[in-house]
Amino acid sequence: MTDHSLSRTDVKLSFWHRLSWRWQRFGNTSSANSAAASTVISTGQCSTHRQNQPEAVTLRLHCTVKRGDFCLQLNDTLPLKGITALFGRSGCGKTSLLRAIAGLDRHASAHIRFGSTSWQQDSYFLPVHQRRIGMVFQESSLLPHLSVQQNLLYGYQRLSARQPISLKPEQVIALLELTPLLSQRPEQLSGGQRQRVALGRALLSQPQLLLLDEPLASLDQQSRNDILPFLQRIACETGIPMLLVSHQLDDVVKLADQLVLMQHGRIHSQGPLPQQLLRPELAASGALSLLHASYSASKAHLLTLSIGQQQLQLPAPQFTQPNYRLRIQARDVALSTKPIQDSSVSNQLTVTITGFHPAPHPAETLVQLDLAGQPLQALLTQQSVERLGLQVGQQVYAQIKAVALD
Ligand SMILES: Nc1ncnc2c1ncn2[C@@H]1O[C@H](COP(=O)(O)OP(=O)(O)OP(=O)(O)O)[C@@H](O)[C@H]1O
Repeated sequence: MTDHSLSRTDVKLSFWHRLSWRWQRFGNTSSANSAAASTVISTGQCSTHRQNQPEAVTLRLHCTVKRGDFCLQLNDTLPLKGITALFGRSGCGKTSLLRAIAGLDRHASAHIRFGSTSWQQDSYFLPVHQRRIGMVFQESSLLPHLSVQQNLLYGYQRLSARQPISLKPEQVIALLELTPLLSQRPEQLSGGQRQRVALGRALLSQPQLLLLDEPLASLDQQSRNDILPFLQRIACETGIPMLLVSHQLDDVVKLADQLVLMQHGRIHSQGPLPQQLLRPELAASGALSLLHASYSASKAHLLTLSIGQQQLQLPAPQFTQPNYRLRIQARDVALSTKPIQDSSVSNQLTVTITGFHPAPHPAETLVQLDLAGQPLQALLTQQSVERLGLQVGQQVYAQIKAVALD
């Protein structure tokens, strides 16, 4: 919770005394990769940067659909690579957009092109089963009378003989660790396990694109945390682009590479997640930043990470990896105009102020910062901004009090 009654700098000393590093890792990356690497095209340690993925595929959307007061109005090009999150308020049109892309709804005026293939234009309409899309919804909709294995193979066995197979059942079963579940029926599975099977079934349809409409929404927090590494793993290991609808900014920040913000039936903005997180529209969901850092050293239970020429230390996780995504809440960043020596906060990084945005609370301001080319934001009271005389272009020192690790 944000403490609105005190300025950030006024409370920073007490913060430092109860400094706590929060970190989470989603699954055991080493075992995750080793389980799948032998069978599925491996892109190596891409769980955080996914830099080895194929080039982005362009999804071109043009359509105007009216439904009572609601109008879905699109004239956009989405470069899809890795995980693209579709985020916006309830009723803004996320599901309508996904359904139009899939061809589940046929809108007369729509033009939809995926890469070089037209899916819809004028009177031409490619039906959903020919678009090579894998879909997973909030409810897994597995066939209840079939075992997990039969559910997985249901669509696979019905693929056309001309369909190129890039993902075989054994690869998908290894990727999603489904072996112990194969003989079970859907009703014997937890919600998270059902969604894993649904993901497996979608992958076995040999998709070029995965559309995921709130696949985690019906799961409790533990099940969500259990399934997140599998989504990361799919993005890593298969290179299939995913369009993911989620209401949870936290999930989006753990998973996504790109963020598409929707408002009132339109795509309001799109771009790489770290830059999109600076959008004032997202501040109400809890302003935070995503930093990419690389492994530097691990010693005495401390992990040292590099961001540009600067370093950051935190308690070492059980397994290390070359690259990390760091989630930093804006409220966990304090600023000073001079380096602070006598502090328990060891992570003090030099940053440059790039702008100021209003925060949801009128007494506070979001200070936008540049850290070695990466955006970072700090939530300060307006009073502190004025007291410190902060200005755009100024070099200041960011004391980072808590980091969550992916
Ligand atoms: N079949 C339909 N007929 C009429 N209106 C519809 C239909 N489907 C959706 N709508 C309306 O279209 C608007 C957008 O709905 P949509 O489900 O796409 O939003 P959403 O962003 O996915 O919402 P949520 O996050 O709550 O799932 C809403 O106002 C909804 O009431």
